[in-house]
Amino acid sequence: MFDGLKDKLDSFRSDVEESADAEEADVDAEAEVDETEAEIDAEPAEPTTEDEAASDSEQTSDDDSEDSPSRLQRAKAFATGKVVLEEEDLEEPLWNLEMALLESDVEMGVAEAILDNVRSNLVGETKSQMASTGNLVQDALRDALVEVISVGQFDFEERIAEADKPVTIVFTGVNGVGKTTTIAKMARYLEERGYSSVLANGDTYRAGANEQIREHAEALGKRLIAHEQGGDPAAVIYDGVEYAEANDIDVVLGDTAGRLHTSSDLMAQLEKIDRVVDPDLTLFVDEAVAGQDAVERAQQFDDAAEIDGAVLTKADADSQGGAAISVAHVTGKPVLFLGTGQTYSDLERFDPEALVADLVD
Ligand SMILES: Nc1nc2c(ncn2[C@@H]2O[C@H](COP(=O)(O)OP(=O)(O)OP(=O)(O)O)[C@@H](O)[C@H]2O)c(=O)[nH]1
Repeated sequence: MFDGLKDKLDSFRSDVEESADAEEADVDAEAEVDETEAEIDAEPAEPTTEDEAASDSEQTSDDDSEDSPSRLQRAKAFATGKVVLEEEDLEEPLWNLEMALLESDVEMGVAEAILDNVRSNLVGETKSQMASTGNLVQDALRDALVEVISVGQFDFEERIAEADKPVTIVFTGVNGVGKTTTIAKMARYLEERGYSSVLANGDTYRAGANEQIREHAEALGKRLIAHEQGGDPAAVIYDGVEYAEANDIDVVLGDTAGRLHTSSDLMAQLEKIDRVVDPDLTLFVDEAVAGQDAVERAQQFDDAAEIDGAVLTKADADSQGGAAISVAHVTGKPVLFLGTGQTYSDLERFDPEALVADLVD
């Protein structure tokens, strides 16, 4: 998972290391020159009045160009065995990092936010000559990524535990991204945590949708509420809620039709579900492998029927990680789960810190 991105982040670390090593060598060389100059200055010689005037003016111009605050800061740091990372040392590595993030399908604004974070975490950072630049870069990258990825995170299990039962969760998103499979996985996930669930097929549009979800329901031993094709999706999910209330079921998992998000019909349906059922949670499902398309759709679905979070499927087949990195920052809503395979147990809680540790450590 996200191996391509991991490699690219690794390259950034070695880029900065190289750049910092070159800088260290420069500072070393400058220090030697300074020492030599000091020795020459110390040699006794009676200057003429003209020489004094000339050397005074040289001194002044040296002060202007060389003793700028950053130069002084670096010289001071060097004297204490430290080196300061400067913006110019990072310019090229940061440019490479930006390209790497964009190639990994990270959304442009998100890539910029990551760069800004990394830059402000690293510039002016003093590193002991003994400490590795790689560790500094690792820390800076880790903080920058976590800040971007963990936007809006909340404790999903706590939310389920605290909500009045039955809890209604509606799943939105386009066709074929793994929405129905995700609902089945969620039924299993909840069961493992002690919650019973009923499935409600609000996808009354697509022929074969009932059969598809019924197979999952039977395999999992769950009740399915379904109407005829062409029926009212809000009515199906409403029936699901009534069934849950009557049978003491904890969670209603409602599927919806996944026609194109541009269809005003679909949006009207989602609005009606919102009005009639008032779901506790609306989760947007898309494929991690869809990269920026998934990010764009998340935004569009959120605009049409506000989502509370996202599930990214097929993360097991995604080496780029662009959607996983970008969705939360762009929509302000957290990625809550990753689909990591085709079996019912392949649903993992999205854990920003663990994911980032996996990427940069
Ligand atoms: N590798 C992998 N495959 C997945 C994952 N989630 C779903 N799939 C597969 O993706 C395909 C589509 O999944 P569905 O659940 O049928 O997709 P859907 O969004 O419900 O599609 P519609 O029912 O047409 O809306 C199936 O073959 C699933 O097994 C995942 O996390 N990893």
